[in-house]
Amino acid sequence: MRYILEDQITLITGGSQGLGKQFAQKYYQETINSKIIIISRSENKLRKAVTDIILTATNRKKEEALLENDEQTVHLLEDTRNDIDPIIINEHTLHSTIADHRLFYMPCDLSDYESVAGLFQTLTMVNMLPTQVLSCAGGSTPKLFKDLSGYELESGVRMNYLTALYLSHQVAKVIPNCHLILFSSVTAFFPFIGYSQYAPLKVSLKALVGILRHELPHARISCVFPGNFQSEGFELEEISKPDITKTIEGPSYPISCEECCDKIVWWLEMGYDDITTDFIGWFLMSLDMGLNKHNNRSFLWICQLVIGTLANLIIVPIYMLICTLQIKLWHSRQSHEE
Ligand SMILES: NC(=O)C1=CN([C@@H]2O[C@H](COP(=O)(O)OP(=O)(O)OC[C@H]3O[C@@H](n4cnc5c(N)ncnc54)[C@H](OP(=O)(O)O)[C@@H]3O)[C@@H](O)[C@H]2O)C=CC1
Ligand SMILES: CCCCCCCCCCCCCCCC(=O)[C@@H](N)CO
Repeated sequence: MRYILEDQITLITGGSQGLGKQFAQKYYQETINSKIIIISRSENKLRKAVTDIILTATNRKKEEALLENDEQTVHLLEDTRNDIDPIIINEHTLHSTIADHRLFYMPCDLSDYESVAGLFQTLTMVNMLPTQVLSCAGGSTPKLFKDLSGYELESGVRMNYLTALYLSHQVAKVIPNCHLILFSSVTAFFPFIGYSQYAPLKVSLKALVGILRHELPHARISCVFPGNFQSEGFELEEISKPDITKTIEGPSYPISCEECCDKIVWWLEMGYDDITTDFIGWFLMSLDMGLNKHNNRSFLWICQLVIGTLANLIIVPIYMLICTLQIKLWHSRQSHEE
């Protein structure tokens, strides 16, 4: 199954902000026929995202028209700027409305199974079953385990695992021949201090992907393991993130959402299905090749196997000595401060 942006019905969870919104923007700007459906819990955020995406695209077209001295198009575009009415998909949405638009939103809490099943019923009813599904919803609250509240622990499981789990389940049942793209994290290869609310769920996604690839022979299942990138969620996580977490993840310098999205699209188009977004991510994946990875799903996989084997023997023990020492020192400094 080739990955192309054009001529698709693409469903993007977490499409109201960050990387999900960036993907929606890319499809909207770079295709003519593709239909895009963004999903998240907050209807307000979704409506704002749709308006933003259409405005940005319109402004860009206007700039192009201005450069070409095409006054008629400029006037036309100025009119559309004032009356953007974001389109919701529900059981009442008319087929003609769907035919006339390309970007839609559906509010849904994806960590509730019945809501996800309802969402797919609606999509079936309006004849908008997706050909590509991007499971971008997720996020972390980095803190020490003991400092997390019960609510934060639960929302980690809901946001990062249940959303993707329930979505994948509906995909398996309703559209078993589609392209499913799950978003894990580099922390799936190296879970470390500060990410207890998050990394275990991203590890679970990696396991789920392995199993779904066995069980769904007609689907294409991709798994993205991003390093840090700047998003609304990232800004928030920086506030509660312990220093030691920032120190350890230093080598994963945050890139922009746009760069991150473009890289992922490029790798998907190249046919890869285990995707990282920076060098350190690719390197950490090579340390974690293991079962289910010995194939050509990731860039230079044979090379990863060799590098991984050597590094696991030589570099990892040294690095882990240093890392353990860093953490020990940090703990003792903390207890002095108290
Ligand atoms: N930013 C980073 O550095 C990294 C991020 N990642 C992963 O990449 C993905 C995108 O990250 P990023 O752009 O930073 O995310 P953000 O935190 O900026 O956005 C998260 C999105 O998920 C939606 N969402 C959260 N919970 C639910 C739910 N229960 N049901 C439906 N929608 C939900 C939010 O909308 P709403 O609040 O309206 O529900 C929002 O649109 C995530 O899976 C993240 O874990 C991986 C590695 C690094
Ligand atoms: C020989 C071994 C060398 C090892 C070097 C270790 C470097 C670790 C880099 C980890 C980067 C983690 C990014 C997390 C992104 C993420 O998921 C969060 N932003 C949550 O959203």
